[in-house]
Amino acid sequence: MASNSSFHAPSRHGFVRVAAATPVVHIADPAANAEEHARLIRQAGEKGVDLLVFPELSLSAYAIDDLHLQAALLDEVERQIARLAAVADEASVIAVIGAPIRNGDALFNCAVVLGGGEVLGVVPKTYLPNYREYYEKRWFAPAASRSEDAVVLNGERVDFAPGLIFEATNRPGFVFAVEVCEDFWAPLPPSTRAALAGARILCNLSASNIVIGKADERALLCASQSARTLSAYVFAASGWGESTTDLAWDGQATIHELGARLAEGERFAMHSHLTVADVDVDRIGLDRLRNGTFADCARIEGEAATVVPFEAGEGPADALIRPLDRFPFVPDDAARLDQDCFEAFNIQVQGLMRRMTATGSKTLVIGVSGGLDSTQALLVACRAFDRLELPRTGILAFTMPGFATSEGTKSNAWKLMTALGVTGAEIDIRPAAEQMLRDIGHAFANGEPVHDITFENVQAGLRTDYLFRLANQNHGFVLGTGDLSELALGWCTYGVGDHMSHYNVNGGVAKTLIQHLIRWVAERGLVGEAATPTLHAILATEISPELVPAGADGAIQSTQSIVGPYALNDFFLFYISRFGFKPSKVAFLAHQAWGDAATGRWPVGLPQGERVAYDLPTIKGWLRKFLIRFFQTSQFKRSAVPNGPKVVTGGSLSPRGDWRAPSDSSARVWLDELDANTPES
Ligand SMILES: Nc1ncnc2c1ncn2[C@@H]1O[C@H](COP(=O)(O)OP(=O)(O)OC[C@H]2O[C@@H]([n+]3cccc(C(=O)O)c3)[C@H](O)[C@@H]2O)[C@@H](O)[C@H]1O
Ligand SMILES: Nc1ncnc2c1ncn2[C@@H]1O[C@H](COP(=O)(O)OP(=O)(O)OP(=O)(O)O)[C@@H](O)[C@H]1O
Ligand SMILES: NC(=O)CC[C@H](N)C(=O)O
Repeated sequence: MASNSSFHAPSRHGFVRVAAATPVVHIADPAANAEEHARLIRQAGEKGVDLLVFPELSLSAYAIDDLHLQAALLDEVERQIARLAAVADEASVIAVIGAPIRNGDALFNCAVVLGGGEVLGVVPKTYLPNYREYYEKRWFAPAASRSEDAVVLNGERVDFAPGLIFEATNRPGFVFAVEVCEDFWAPLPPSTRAALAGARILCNLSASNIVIGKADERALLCASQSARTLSAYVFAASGWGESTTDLAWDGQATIHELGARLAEGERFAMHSHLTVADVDVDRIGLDRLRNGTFADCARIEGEAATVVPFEAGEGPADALIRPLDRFPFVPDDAARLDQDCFEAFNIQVQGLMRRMTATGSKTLVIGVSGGLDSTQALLVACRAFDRLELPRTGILAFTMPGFATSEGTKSNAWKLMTALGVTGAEIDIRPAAEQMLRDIGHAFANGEPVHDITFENVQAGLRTDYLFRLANQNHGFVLGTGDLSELALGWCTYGVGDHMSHYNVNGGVAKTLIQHLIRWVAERGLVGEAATPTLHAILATEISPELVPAGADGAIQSTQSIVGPYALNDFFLFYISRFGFKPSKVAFLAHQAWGDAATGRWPVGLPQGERVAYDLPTIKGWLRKFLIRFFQTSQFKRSAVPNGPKVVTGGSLSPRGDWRAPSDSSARVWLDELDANTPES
């Protein structure tokens, strides 16, 4: 079968749809259990599921003690396996079911992998729990005691070994392995080696009885195993119907990827159900590629594994099923956003405090425009001075109106400086700018309305010039304000301009996070209450460099109408710099996240007016511009940035940090990929 060819199909972009099944259990009744299995397999097929994982011993039930040794039961299990292989094939699903399987003179607790109408392989459990409430060694033999790596099932000889790797021949990266319950409680789970051998999705068939606190323990193991092995982890535990003779069962079902939970099923349910999520096997592959430790570990600890090829179905063609933040730097979960703001602000403050103590500085110099970035840098400075027990009067804040500075931003700058108790001053840069424009023979000096790049940069440059000389004069250093998003776009004036400072606390913070940080600091009164109304006024001001005067219609120079919405630019930046995704995949994800304003969650506090939608042509258009700016025209600015701390996981763009690139490269390969693989609508 060919891969799904539509741009809008998740499978086209490296997603594999996986599901954990929670069937109602029928004790020691394989035919009834197979009936539940068949229903869930068909349901999964209708939902476009590629890989479906059932609980441990799902065909027989788990807690049946000595009934595992009854020949009638074991024969029936084998017959039902053949039946379910046909059902899975019709549904175009790879189903992994749990079954007791005889091999030689021993019984094994196994995962049986069904695909293409046959048994693809059988994986026996490696670690059999035989402590506390578990007695598995009374019935089962561990994987290591098998006499050969094959078993005959319904007359067919199939692979029989722990650590089998199942690899789709037609869907790159769809590679999985399975282990059984206790296996991942071992210090070295078999799935660790399977991941090192190439498996990107790890499945656990479990019958883990529930006691207080155990659900958290299992979730912790799933999260940590997926984080440590750079993989996805699908966990399916037995639920309603298992024997409660001595134990109880909650049917926990979770899907994790790279440490994060993608989906969680209903626990203690009394009906059969599926927990579904789209796993990004492409992202897993790219993360392993960047993280050399994974490959190093595979070389040291890896073992040769048997690879079982299979042909997968076409995969999901409908909307993506996984959590997707519209703002990768601003979580839509309120508690997480709070935590992120706490960490970001403290990282910024800590960076600055260390530099102040290292240089013995008692003064800082900063240009305050009344815009977001300089406000955030000023808040960081206040907090750093408070924590170092230095008087805030040592913060020398200058507002420097130019040809396009509005009354609103200037007045906000003054209110802010006053409310924060820093030393405020004003320097009108216009006379010096006129002089410079005259000296270089610029038409503006003759009264012509020429507002070109030179006109803009003369102002940005003079402000920087003043700040640096004021720093010399006052024995302090210049605090930078430019943010991560501006660095990505090259939206700053190079060298003698806002690009340069002695230390920049904002260089690691994306613009979309800065507004939340300002709100967070204001709400907590971290720099005092007096500034709160002004902070809210600044948050409500449109983002503008204010370098070009407003037009005759009064329209101000709007940054986002020139470079594109920061919401989209930050989305592009995160996926391109953190994971190296192809532009067409970034466009697909942006469309999934931003295509419909009515669906999904928004970050707490985001103004109603910013809760908008973007269609695919708009996304593609701005992505094109982003690719040109990011890959072709702005790297030379990033190659020479001031010092400052890395803040977000999406990367710092410092050449000494997370992003190294040539300053003279071309964006062609990214533009071609975008155009070749992204439709206009
Ligand atoms: N690869 C490369 N290696 C070495 N030099 C390179 C280069 N590419 C261009 N250049 C040179 O660099 C110069 C262009 O860079 P640059 O002087 O920075 O100027 P440029 O990037 O053309 O303009 C600065 C832009 O940033 C905006 N801005 C400025 C200040 C603040 C804000 C804000 O809102 O935050 C926005 C402003 O509106 C303007 O659009 C040219 O002289 C060009 O020849
Ligand atoms: N009128 C001004 N007075 C003093 N400093 C200024 C002024 N305009 C710009 N600057 C300095 O140049 C930096 C870059 O200007 P820019 O307009 O990009 O930043 P901003 O206004 O702080 O934030 P944002 O870009 O989010 O609006 C400012 O952060 C500030 O340090
Ligand atoms: N079935 C099993 O392997 C259960 C053992 C597992 N350690 C548990 O606590 O649930």
